[in-house]
Amino acid sequence: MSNSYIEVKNLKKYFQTPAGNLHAVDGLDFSIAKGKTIGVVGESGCGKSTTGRLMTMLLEPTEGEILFNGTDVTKLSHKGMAEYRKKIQIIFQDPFSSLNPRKTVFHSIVEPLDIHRVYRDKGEKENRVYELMELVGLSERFVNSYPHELDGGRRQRIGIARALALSPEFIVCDEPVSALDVSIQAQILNLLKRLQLQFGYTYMFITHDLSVVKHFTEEIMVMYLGQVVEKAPVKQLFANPRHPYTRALLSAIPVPNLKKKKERILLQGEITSPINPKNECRFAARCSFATDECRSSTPEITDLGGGHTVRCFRVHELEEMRL
Ligand SMILES: Nc1ncnc2c1ncn2[C@@H]1O[C@H](COP(=O)(O)OP(=O)(O)OP(=O)(O)O)[C@@H](O)[C@H]1O
Repeated sequence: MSNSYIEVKNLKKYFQTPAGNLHAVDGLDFSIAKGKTIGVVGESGCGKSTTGRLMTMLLEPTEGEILFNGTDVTKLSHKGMAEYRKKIQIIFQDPFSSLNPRKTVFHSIVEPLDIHRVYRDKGEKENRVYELMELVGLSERFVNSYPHELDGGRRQRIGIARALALSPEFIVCDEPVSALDVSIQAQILNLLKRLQLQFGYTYMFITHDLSVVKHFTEEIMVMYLGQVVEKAPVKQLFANPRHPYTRALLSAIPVPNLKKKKERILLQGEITSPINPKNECRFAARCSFATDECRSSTPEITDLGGGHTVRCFRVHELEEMRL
């Protein structure tokens, strides 16, 4: 038995649509060590948010296991699920739409404490709200403010305070800085990092932007149409990306002060439909290296060692050719 803190096996989520089964998440396998972060990266529609929602059991998987400290949380009883829900939290991209516009900062932060009846003593509960505000760097003077009176960074701090209220262990951060100005993005990332060091949180960090996670995660998994196409320790992924899709994503990141201009790989071709996908590499339609084999069977995962895995038929060949 593995001693990973979180272990996900063959996780799938299919949505039934009038046109057929939409394979939003299609067989994910990964683990996360306690106190570490896994980054989940990919374009819109690749299944990142669905993965985050499955981890928090806001969505029920079609198939697969999510082991949390060895317990499969997809099979928990009602009571067990209530306990699990306290240990896991989610921070959303747009705090404006996830916060109730009619609730003050105080009432937004106190809500999870009230729902789970954490405090009987009113004074203790109020102290906890002020403590949470301090932890996320939100001045006490905003306690009676409404979301529309605050800027995006402060609104996201309320979202973070709500997520911390029940002292969770695992937090899914779903594009937590994507809606924020670049200057504020760094402040929120630093805050999340500091909180992780202080409380030992384990994070899943979801983003469409690889540059955001470069200094934030230990490991990255790159998703394409519901599947992981590449997974590696972050340094390894940036230094030696092996899947053609990861290379294209990396080539889109601007590098300041680089003498030789980096060549941007533009992806051409239509994105394959996630509905009843054919037996083929899902990236084949946009891959300039695709062969008949890629268009007629699904590649398995190749283990390159050192925690680096790639789903590509031609991974060794392309490396030899230095393509
Ligand atoms: N409730 C649903 N019913 C049907 N299809 C859904 C549902 N939720 C998501 N999908 C589909 O599942 C696929 C994955 O969506 P998901 O939101 O997880 O992707 P994403 O990578 O997070 O994209 P984005 O960054 O745009 O949110 C998409 O094709 C989406 O249209």
